[in-house]
Amino acid sequence: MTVPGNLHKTPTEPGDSPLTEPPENSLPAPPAVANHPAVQSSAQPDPVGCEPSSPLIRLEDIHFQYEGQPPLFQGLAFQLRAGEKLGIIGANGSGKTTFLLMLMGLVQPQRGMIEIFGRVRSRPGDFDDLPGKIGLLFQDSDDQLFCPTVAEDVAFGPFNQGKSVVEVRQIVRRTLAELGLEGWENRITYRLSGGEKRLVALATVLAMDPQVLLLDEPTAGLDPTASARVESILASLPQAMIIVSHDRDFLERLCHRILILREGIFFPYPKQDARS
Ligand SMILES: Nc1ncnc2c1ncn2[C@@H]1O[C@H](COP(=O)(O)OP(=O)(O)OP(=O)(O)O)[C@@H](O)[C@H]1O
Repeated sequence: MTVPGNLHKTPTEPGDSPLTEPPENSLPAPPAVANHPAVQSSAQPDPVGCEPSSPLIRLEDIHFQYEGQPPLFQGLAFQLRAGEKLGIIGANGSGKTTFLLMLMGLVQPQRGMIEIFGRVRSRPGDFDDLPGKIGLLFQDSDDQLFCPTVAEDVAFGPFNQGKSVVEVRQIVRRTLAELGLEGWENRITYRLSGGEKRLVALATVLAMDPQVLLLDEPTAGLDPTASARVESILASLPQAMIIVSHDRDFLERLCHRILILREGIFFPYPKQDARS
């Protein structure tokens, strides 16, 4: 799908940034905050701010259609609880990506209620505090990666959360190592293969340690080894997450609950039926 706004950045030439040749014990100062929904946050993550028993995310009676297009969501309702791993499946074009973008405030419903962390969000500005607290892995890695090197891309979010250079350096190393990308700091982002970009894009999200993860096809394009590694990392994370995928086996293993998006609303998808 087309992501609203110009999220595609022209990479600067490698070597423009000191991160491509990092000094032994430091990272460079953070780049200016970009207008990028996955990273634009200057605040430390705050407490979730709602009762533990309350849903982290709640949507009611959502109606949405793109201009000139038929209705996409028609009375959609949804809840995500703390610690819940929730899978979403659905046919191509059923609105899965649009749903995730709506949770980030990147598309606005024409009607309905969106409550996130106990607060109703009804205007675009109401979502400004979410990046950093909610980490979105875009369906297209090129929407996520815009720095010359891997280290800069992974460092960007933590820097904008106010982390120190030393902390960021540790986060970058640790996150890359978790994903099997040790020593990738100086790799040139735009020269990576599709699967490699997928892993680095995931690293940029995990590095922010968000309270909720929204993952749009996290294993798309990954080989079995990388896919298994991503699955095991996600399984080990305590955060609530919404995972969109066409890989039902993957969702069945990982998720507490699976929903199918069909004709504009969610239906429960019994795990035992997921193979049919
Ligand atoms: N910016 C846009 N303007 C108009 N129509 C759009 C826009 N973005 C998406 N669409 C349309 O909205 C519908 C839902 O798209 P979306 O990407 O949310 O589906 P999806 O379920 O994620 O699909 P897939 O499984 O193929 O990734 C599609 O018909 C798509 O063509």
